[in-house]
Amino acid sequence: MFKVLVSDPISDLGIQQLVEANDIEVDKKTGLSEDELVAIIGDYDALLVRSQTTVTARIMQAATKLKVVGRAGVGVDNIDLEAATQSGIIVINAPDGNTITTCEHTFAMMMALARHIPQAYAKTIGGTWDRKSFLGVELRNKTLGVLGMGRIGSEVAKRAKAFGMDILGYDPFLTQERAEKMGVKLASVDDILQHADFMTVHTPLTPETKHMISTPQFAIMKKGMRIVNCARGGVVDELALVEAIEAGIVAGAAFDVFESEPPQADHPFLHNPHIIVTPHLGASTVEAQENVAIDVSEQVLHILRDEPFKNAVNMPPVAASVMNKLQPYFGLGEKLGSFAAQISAQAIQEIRIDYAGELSEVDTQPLTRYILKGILSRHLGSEANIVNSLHLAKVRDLNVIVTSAPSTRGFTNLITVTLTAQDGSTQQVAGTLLSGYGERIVRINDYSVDVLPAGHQILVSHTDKPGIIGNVGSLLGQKNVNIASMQVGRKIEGGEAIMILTVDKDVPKDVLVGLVELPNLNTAKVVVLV
Ligand SMILES: NC(=O)C1=CN([C@@H]2O[C@H](COP(=O)(O)OP(=O)(O)OC[C@H]3O[C@@H](n4cnc5c(N)ncnc54)[C@H](O)[C@@H]3O)[C@@H](O)[C@H]2O)C=CC1
Ligand SMILES: O=C(O)C(=O)COP(=O)(O)O
Repeated sequence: MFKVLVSDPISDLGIQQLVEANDIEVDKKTGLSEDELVAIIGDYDALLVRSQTTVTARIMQAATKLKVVGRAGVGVDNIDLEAATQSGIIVINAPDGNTITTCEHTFAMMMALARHIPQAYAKTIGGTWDRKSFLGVELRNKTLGVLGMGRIGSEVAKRAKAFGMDILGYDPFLTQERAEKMGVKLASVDDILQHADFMTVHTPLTPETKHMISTPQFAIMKKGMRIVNCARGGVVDELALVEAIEAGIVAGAAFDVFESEPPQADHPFLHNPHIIVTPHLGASTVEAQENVAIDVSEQVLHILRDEPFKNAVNMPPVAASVMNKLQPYFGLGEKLGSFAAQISAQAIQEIRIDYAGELSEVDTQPLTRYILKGILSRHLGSEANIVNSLHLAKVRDLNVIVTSAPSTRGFTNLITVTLTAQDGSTQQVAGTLLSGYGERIVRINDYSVDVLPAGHQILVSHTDKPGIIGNVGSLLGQKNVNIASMQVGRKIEGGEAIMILTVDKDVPKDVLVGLVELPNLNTAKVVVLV
């Protein structure tokens, strides 16, 4: 049974699939402090949040069972991604579900700003019929500058065209071609500052975007500009904005987000007649809340059930077509890594992974994560997973080399894992996925083999002499260890050889000791592949 904690108000309809799942138990506890979360998070396999819960490194460290933090929305700036990656916790978001809703809120804010709706409303319900103080402006024929032309920014631009606005767009990823297709003029930030009548920001808050609109930008800004921020507090410098309004540079501003939320009672925005505000309502519609909760619940279910998932924030995105090709290799890759690590007696210094055949045609990074997980879990156990395996290898100064080549010594696909120890010794295991037959280990060091990578195995190195197979068989028989299959590989008659036995159960230590005491037997190692 998996336990899921929902710590922010998330749509009931959206999380219905979690509530109804037989293997899931959902607890809803909103408004918890960091200490309260630290105290209970150890019980949970998944945490679902919006923007109120700050998921700190302390919470991640206490979250010994946590596999996933699901953000029912876009922005993950309330989640310590670095700490999540270090703890091997997958962070996913629901990037598409609230795009239109937030775009519409941006428009609501822009129109309310142009027509002073909140101020006029307050005065009217206060009993004053004031038709003189609220002379507005039209959007038609005005220039709108859009900073950040991602999902929301693009939708805003589309709708602004219907209002007869000219649109200047800036985004580091916006190409001339895409801008033209959307009917947007590709612009620099300075172009927007100097020419726009309205400006709306739709970027995430990053070190680069923090205060990207501040005193120097206000200094060159077109006089009378109106600014909307439904993205993240801090993209526009709040104090500099208030100064720019006082200096007559900015005519008005509409903000849904704040540098610190909720803002203090004496926050200057709350007492300025030219600034209108909403309490981070951009994503708050019935439709968006259902969409994001459905999306995130679906992915959380996949992750808990060990099924393929999407929208991981702390892992690079992988195209579905690539994922479909790689998926069948994940189990094999992890087992090859695990096998190689289990036969390595020394501390590993270098990991080399060679992909060949059809695997050379795809981006294999996700598969590399599985192989590294297999290698690292020998010593780190369940601490290593596909989220943190690259990170764990890096912090342990392991040199990871990955190569790709089309040729495969006759296989359609081949994965070769080579571990080099500090003393320069190497252990190599190669495997393939045989169409119709499944996973096979086809090489162990210099020996060609054909072994199913599963269960309990004993890898023996010996000198190729008559009687050795009988001796090994007798000893295992005496110790009640049943042999399911056995293979022998040698390079030349009478030379070095290996034997790989699949047995039905755990191999007791004294069996290994007994094996290496047999004549002509050099080493015996146990490998367990689950
Ligand atoms: N007020 C609210 O309730 C909501 C706020 N948001 C916020 O809105 C923002 C945008 O969301 P989406 O459009 O879904 O994200 P997105 O990822 O689709 O778009 C963000 C765009 O910003 C661009 N960008 C990054 N750095 C930039 C820079 N220095 N200058 C210009 N552009 C830059 C990116 O290239 C990207 O295209 C996010 O911060 C998100 O958290 C989203 C939903 C609801
Ligand atoms: O999705 C986002 O980035 C948002 O800012 C929405 O936040 P919320 O889920 O409404 O707390």
